[in-house]
Amino acid sequence: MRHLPYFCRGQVVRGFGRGSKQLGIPTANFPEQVVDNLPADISTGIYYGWASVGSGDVHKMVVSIGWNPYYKNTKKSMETHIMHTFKEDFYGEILNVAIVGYLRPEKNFDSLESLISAIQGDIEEAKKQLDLPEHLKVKEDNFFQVSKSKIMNGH
Ligand SMILES: Cc1cc2nc3c(=O)[nH]c(=O)nc-3n(C[C@H](O)[C@H](O)[C@H](O)COP(=O)(O)O)c2cc1C
Ligand SMILES: Nc1ncnc2c1ncn2[C@@H]1O[C@H](COP(=O)(O)OP(=O)(O)O)[C@@H](O)[C@H]1O
Ligand SMILES: [Mg+2]
Repeated sequence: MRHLPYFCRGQVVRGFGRGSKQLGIPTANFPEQVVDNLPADISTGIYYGWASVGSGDVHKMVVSIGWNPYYKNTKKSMETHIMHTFKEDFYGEILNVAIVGYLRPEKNFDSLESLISAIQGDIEEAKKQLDLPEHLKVKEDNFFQVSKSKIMNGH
């Protein structure tokens, strides 16, 4: 993966409302434009990395890029699950994402239960990988510092 780490930000939009929240795994979806601008050699699949909302703290995350074969989406999506409990939804806010590693290709599953347990496995693996020094350092990247600085138009 020549393009990793890959940094991007975008506004959080509504997804298909398939109730990933009810499954306990909400995913913050990016607009089509952000998905269309991904480099051609970032293949579809499941990745892990770091994310922050607006100027908030940086947390571990997993991200799914592709067509969600279980649901047979016709539009490519990029959805981030952040390993943090937020007090409220953050639709419309800016999500900052640094993708640092690849986990697996997207798959179809026989049941919703097997999709859920695959995602839970991804989350556990991501948490472990992100503790490696080479990945921890990306958390401190200037990309996240810039998003913390106040927007100014003073003298
Ligand atoms: C870590 C992770 C792995 C995922 N893996 C798959 C997968 O292998 N196949 C699949 O069809 N969907 C996969 N998904 C996507 C879920 O199907 C998707 O999050 C769910 O459809 C919710 O979509 P919504 O945001 O439009 O409500 C994955 C999502 C996450 C966060
Ligand atoms: N830990 C979290 N990770 C991602 N999104 C979260 C999290 N906690 C709350 N949310 C909120 O939940 C929304 C996603 O829920 P989801 O059920 O996937 O709906 P949608 O189909 O609209 O994407 C996000 O846009 C965000 O506002
Ligand atoms: Mg979602």
